[in-house]
Amino acid sequence: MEPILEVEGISLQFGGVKALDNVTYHINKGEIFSLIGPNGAGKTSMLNCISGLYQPTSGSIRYKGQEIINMKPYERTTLGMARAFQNIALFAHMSVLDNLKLGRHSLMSSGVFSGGLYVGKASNEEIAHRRKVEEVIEFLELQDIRHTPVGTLPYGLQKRVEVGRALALGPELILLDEPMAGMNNAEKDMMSSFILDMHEVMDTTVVLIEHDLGIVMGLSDHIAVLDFGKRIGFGTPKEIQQNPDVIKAYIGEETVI
Ligand SMILES: Nc1ncnc2c1ncn2[C@@H]1O[C@H](COP(=O)(O)OP(=O)(O)OP(=O)(O)O)[C@@H](O)[C@H]1O
Repeated sequence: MEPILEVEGISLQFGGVKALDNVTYHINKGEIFSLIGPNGAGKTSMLNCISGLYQPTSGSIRYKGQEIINMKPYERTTLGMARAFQNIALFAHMSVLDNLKLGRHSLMSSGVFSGGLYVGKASNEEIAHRRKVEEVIEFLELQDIRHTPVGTLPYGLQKRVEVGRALALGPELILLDEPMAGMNNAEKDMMSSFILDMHEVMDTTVVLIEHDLGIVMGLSDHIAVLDFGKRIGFGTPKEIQQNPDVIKAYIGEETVI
C-alpha cells in the first residue's frame, strides 16, 4: 500500500493547551481513513494542519512524498486536496449549481480577459469545469435542487452540497469534517454510500471525522484515535475495537465501540 499522506510528529499549541502532541500516522492512497476521539481531542485541529489553516508548532506532513507543511491552503488545493467544513461554508443566497461552480474557481487558470470574452483557453476551461460540476450533481443526486438557493434547503441537504463543493474540485484526497452531523439515519445511510462510492468509483482517498462509531467501523479501512491531542490508537477497525487505551478513553462517553 502506497501512502498518500504521511503525518509525522505533529504538535500544535494554543497558549497552555496542547491541541496536538507529537502525532504520527499515515494514510494509504485510495482508502477511507477516519480520525476519531472524544470531544476536544484534536480532530478538527489535525484537519486544519493538513489543509493548511493551522501551522503546527513542529512536525512534518508529506503529501505524495512532498513536504507541504509551509504551503498555503490554496497551494494544497492545487496539489489535489479538498476539504468540506464542519460548519457549512456555502453562500446561502446562491443556488446549489453556483456554489459548486464557485468551488472550482480557485482552479481556473485563465485570466479575467479571456474568461470574459469566452474564447480559446477560457472556453475549453469553462467546458471542463462545467462537466465536473455536472458530474458531482449527478453523483450526489442534487439534480432536483440545482437551482435552489442553498440557504432554503434542509440542513442535511446543505451538508451534502458542502461535500459537493469539495468534491467539485476533483480531489485525490478529500477531508470531510463530520459530514453526517445533524443528519437523520436515512440521510446518514445515504452519505455513507456516497463516501463508499467516492472511494470505490472515484478512487478518491477519504479522510473522515465522524462521531458515530458504528458508521466509522463499517466504512473505514484504517482509523487513528486521538485523546487530549495524543494518538492513542492507529490501525484497522478490528484493531481499534480491541485497543485497551481506546476502550478506556471512550468509557464514560456511553459509547459501545
Ligand atoms: N483556534 C483555537 N484557539 C485556541 N484553542 C483551540 C483552537 N482550536 C482548537 N483549540 C483547542 O484545541 C483542542 C482541540 O480542539 P479540536 O476542535 O481540534 O477538537 P475536536 O476533537 O475536533 O473536538 P470536537 O469533536 O468537539 O469537534 C481543544 O482544547 C480546543 O479548545
